[in-house]
Amino acid sequence: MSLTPDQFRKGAMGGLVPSPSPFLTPRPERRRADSRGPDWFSNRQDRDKEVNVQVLLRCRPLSEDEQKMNASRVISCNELKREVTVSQNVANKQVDRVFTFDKVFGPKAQQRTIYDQAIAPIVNEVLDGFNCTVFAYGQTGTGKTYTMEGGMRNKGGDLPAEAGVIPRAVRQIFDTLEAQNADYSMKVTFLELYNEEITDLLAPEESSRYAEDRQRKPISLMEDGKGCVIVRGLEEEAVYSANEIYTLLERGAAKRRTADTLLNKRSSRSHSVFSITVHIKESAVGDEELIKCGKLNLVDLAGSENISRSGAREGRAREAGEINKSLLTLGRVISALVEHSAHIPYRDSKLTRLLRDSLGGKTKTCIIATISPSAHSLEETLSTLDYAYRAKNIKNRPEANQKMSKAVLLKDLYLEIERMKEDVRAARDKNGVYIPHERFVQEEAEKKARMEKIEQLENDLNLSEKQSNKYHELYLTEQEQRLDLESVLKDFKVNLEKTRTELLDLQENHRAAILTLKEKEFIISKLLCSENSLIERAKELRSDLQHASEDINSLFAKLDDKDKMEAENRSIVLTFGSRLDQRLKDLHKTILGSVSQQHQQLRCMEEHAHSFLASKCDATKALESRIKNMTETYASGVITMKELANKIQRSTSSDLKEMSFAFSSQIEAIEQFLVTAVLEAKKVIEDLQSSLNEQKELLVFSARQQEEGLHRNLISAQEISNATFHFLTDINNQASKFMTVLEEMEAKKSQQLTNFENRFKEEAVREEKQAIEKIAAILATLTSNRSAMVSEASGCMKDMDIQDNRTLQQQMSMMQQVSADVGKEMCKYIEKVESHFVKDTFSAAESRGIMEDGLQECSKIVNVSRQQWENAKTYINELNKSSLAEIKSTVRENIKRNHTVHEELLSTLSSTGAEVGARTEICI
Ligand SMILES: Nc1ncnc2c1ncn2[C@@H]1O[C@H](COP(=O)(O)OP(=O)(O)OP(=O)(O)O)[C@@H](O)[C@H]1O
Repeated sequence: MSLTPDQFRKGAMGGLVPSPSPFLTPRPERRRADSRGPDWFSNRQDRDKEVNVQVLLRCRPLSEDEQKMNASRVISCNELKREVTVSQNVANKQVDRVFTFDKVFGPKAQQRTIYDQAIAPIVNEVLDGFNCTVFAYGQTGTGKTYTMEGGMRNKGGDLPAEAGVIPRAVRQIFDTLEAQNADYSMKVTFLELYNEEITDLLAPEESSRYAEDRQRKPISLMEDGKGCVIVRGLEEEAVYSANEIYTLLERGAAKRRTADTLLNKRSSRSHSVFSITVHIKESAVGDEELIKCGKLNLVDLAGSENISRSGAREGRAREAGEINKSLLTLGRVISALVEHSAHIPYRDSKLTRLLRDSLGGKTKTCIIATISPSAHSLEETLSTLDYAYRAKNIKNRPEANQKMSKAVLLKDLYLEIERMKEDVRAARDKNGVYIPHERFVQEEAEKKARMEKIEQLENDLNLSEKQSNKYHELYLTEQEQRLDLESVLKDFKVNLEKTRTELLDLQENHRAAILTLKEKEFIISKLLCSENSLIERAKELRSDLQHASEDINSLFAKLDDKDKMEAENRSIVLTFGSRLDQRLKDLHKTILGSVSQQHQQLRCMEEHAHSFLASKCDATKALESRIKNMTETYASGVITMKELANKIQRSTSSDLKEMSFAFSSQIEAIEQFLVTAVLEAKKVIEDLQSSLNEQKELLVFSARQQEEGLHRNLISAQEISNATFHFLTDINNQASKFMTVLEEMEAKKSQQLTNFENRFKEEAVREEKQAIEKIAAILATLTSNRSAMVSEASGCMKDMDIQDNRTLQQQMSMMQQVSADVGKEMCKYIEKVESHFVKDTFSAAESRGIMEDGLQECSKIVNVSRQQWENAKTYINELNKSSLAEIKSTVRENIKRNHTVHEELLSTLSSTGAEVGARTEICI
């Protein structure tokens, strides 16, 4: 007998659990008792086989929006290597994370390729009597619905290129069964899980009665006590062709709750489970005909999403929260399965209850993880990849459903048909809810028994409730303990992780230590060489030190040069002093010369004045002698005249008396004039003498002053030369001190160097010995000691250098100070000399001015005296002229008078008259 689709009717129960019969859902225990087929042994064998959940990864192309936003790609897929690489930018560094999956499909992968490569084998397993689940997991908008559903069908009934897993699986099942010409039946269920509520997507909507029924009897999940979950109240739609399934799918898909989010214009807000159950009659083995049953669950999960990024608000946010909650539970279930936890939290959400058999159960499971290549979704992509990567480690133990014998199946069916027929008959006869008497009695008895059972059950229930309360409390305490234990476990895990990392560190350290040991061994081998090289280095250092000492010598040489320079400077100072002395001497000489010159000049002047005075005296004497001669002549003339007068006295006594009176008055006037002239001349000479004396005194005074100035200059020059001498001796002392310091330094340095060398050698020998005993430890100490020693020695040397530098600087600054002091003293001395010189020059100029004034005074006096002499001369001349004129007039008058007298006395006075005339002419 073959089973045709006509023999199926809609069932009242469905779910993801194996539901082997479309006619009567047989209780598993009943089946086990009655229908254990020949595959049982093989199933036992299957049970022991553990199969990992297969995980595929699909990366969709960049969406239009992402392309518009110029989103960069961070995902690259290597389908051959089955690798997905995520390129991240961490701290400006590109970090690549690589994930490996069972299969990887890049953005260019076609729906058909994915199906053929990954899903078709699973569908074949279903047709072999296995329960299989394919579910799509991923961030919202990454192509879960596209992968699972895609396009359903073309107008002609063909599958379009974008047809997803569900339509292709349906087509494959039908095509395979038809190709095998198999007897089969097929039924489908389509449910939606939204906010933890299950909705039947295939339930007809038009009937209000059904709607009410649905309201009255909400679809619930039930455990069958064997770990399987039954979805109670779910419509099982028998299908006979692929197109029928497509129609149902379209109807169901249209009912699914979708919404427009920022990430997907038609985002599925619920999880959907589409199940196909196939019963296939197997070719008879002996007399018995067997039916095998396979079930394919196709799950399209709602998108895991970042609520803020998807733009979910209020209701949508709650919705997203619920979605994420159920996905979180799914994640926890996966983690628990991977970690082989004792407790798997299936019961925490309806999604995990529904998928219970697919995760860690007897179902063959395939997860399709979908991701976006865009950098904007990087965080969610990484989470999906982690999630999927973990899911790879879930192990299922797929078991083929037990085949039912046709006889058992038929018996069940007949009984069911009979029951139904009776129902129909009773309904037709009594026009109400009537049932046959036997059945009524039977049912009453059953009812009574049931009531009793119910009572008993109620009692049991009460007891159980009490017990359950107890157990609940216990459970709660257990939970608490579990939580505590979990936290402890977490701590342990953390500790374990720490210990692991420490272990890793230790291993790393161990490895490093081995490496270092090797390195150290190598170093030891090298150490000898390095010691030699160190000795070489020491030698080099020594040579360096020698160089340094040479440098110091050159420094000394420089110091010698400096000394020489100082000596030169000293000699220069000395020559300068001597020159200064010379100059001062020259100055002194010049001043002395000028003084002597002045003296000479004065002497000349004196001589001139003397000679002038002498000549004047001579002239005066000559004048006096002339006057005397004249006087004598006059006296002789007077005598002659007296004689004449005596002779002519008688005749000219009155005239003669007048003449003698005039002459005597003239003589008196001349005498008086001469007396005054002599007095004046004497006065002038006295004045000249006094002025000359004054000049002399002045010259003596100025000479004395100049002498004093020069003496002072001499003393200060001596002081300066003394100071310079002291300064140079100071410098000499400083230099000798400095030389002794340098010698000491050199001695110290050489001492230190030898000490260091000795210590170094000793240390090297000692360490070499120790190094052989304790290589690793000593190496460390050796290195530190050496570095410390070297740093100490270098520090010492540096300190010494610093000290030396400081002393040098001090010496230099002292020398600079001394030279600055000397320079100041020199400046002072030069200022002093300059001031003295200026003073001397001023005093010399002053004395010269005084002398010039004196000389001018002298010349004035001489001029005055010359004037006086001129005056005297003119006065004498005038006097002479007047006296001559008077005398002439007197003479003429006398001649006139005497003419008469002459005539009278002509004869008498002819001889005397000639004489008087001659003498008068001589006098004139
Ligand atoms: N591989 C692909 N090739 C071409 N288009 C794709 C692909 N994957 C997804 N898409 C497109 O991306 C959009 C979103 O895809 P889909 O609705 O399947 O995402 P989803 O993961 O189901 O999202 P949600 O979780 O919000 O329901 C759709 O327009 C779909 O056509």
